[in-house]
Amino acid sequence: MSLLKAEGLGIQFGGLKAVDEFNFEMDKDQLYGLIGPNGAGKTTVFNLLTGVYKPTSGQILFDGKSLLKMTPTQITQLGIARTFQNIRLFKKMSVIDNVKVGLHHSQNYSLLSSILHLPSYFKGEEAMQEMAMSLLRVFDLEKYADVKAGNLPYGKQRKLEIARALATAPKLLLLDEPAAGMNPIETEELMETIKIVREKFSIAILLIEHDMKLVMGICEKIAVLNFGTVLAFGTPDEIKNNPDVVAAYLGNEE
Ligand SMILES: Nc1ncnc2c1ncn2[C@@H]1O[C@H](COP(=O)(O)OP(=O)(O)OP(=O)(O)O)[C@@H](O)[C@H]1O
Repeated sequence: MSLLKAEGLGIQFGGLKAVDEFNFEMDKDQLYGLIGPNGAGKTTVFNLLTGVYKPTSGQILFDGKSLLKMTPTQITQLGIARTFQNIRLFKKMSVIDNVKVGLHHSQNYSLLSSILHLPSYFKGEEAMQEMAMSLLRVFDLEKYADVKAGNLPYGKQRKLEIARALATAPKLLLLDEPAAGMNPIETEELMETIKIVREKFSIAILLIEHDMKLVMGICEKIAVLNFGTVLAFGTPDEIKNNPDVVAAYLGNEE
């Protein structure tokens, strides 16, 4: 059984079919990319998968369960976490408190504890503090624990968003343009971080990204979206050499 399966998924805004007959499947532990020209429908797919939008057609199964009637909170609790294209941290709260907000939404402390190798004698607030610090350590952010999130440099805010998403102990992590606004060095670092996260947490990751070097460098398979529908699906090499994909991008002057 696939971890995630979208069948004939569609949503319409007025006359615009933002996502149309979207079919997609991924298994546990896979790292896939979702790319496509501006306005192709990528973020809308994330909004459908996380219950922010309700589809006008189709089905979404996660771990065999339909997500259609679930609220975004229920979907998070079932195991899908995300980050946003425009960073959405609690900017006036400290870095560590941002992670704790994620932990409060987690139904799976024991799983997270064992992933982070925390001793079982930590309880309550102490356990929460240790878990949050361990997550910050994964992203090299522990020294910023007490800094206001809004005062972190941009690249580190992006990392903090991923740390907060991981605090919910997801099975699937959706990253919406994590490298947006990063310089090449930060992007390189982010690539390494994503690889570490995937191995350490054994989760599936679906990544929307315009930075082709990042997508091609880390994704096993890539789905290309154009006008809301999957134009191509394959390995980075297959996608690079697909004439339809090249035409879709050139048509949009990207
Ligand atoms: N809530 C909404 N109401 C009306 N139209 C919407 C809404 N959300 C998205 N759209 C439209 O749906 C289309 C797909 O948008 P979406 O943001 O999913 O594209 P995208 O592939 O993520 O683009 P980008 O790479 O620029 O972020 C666009 O034409 C967009 O204007």
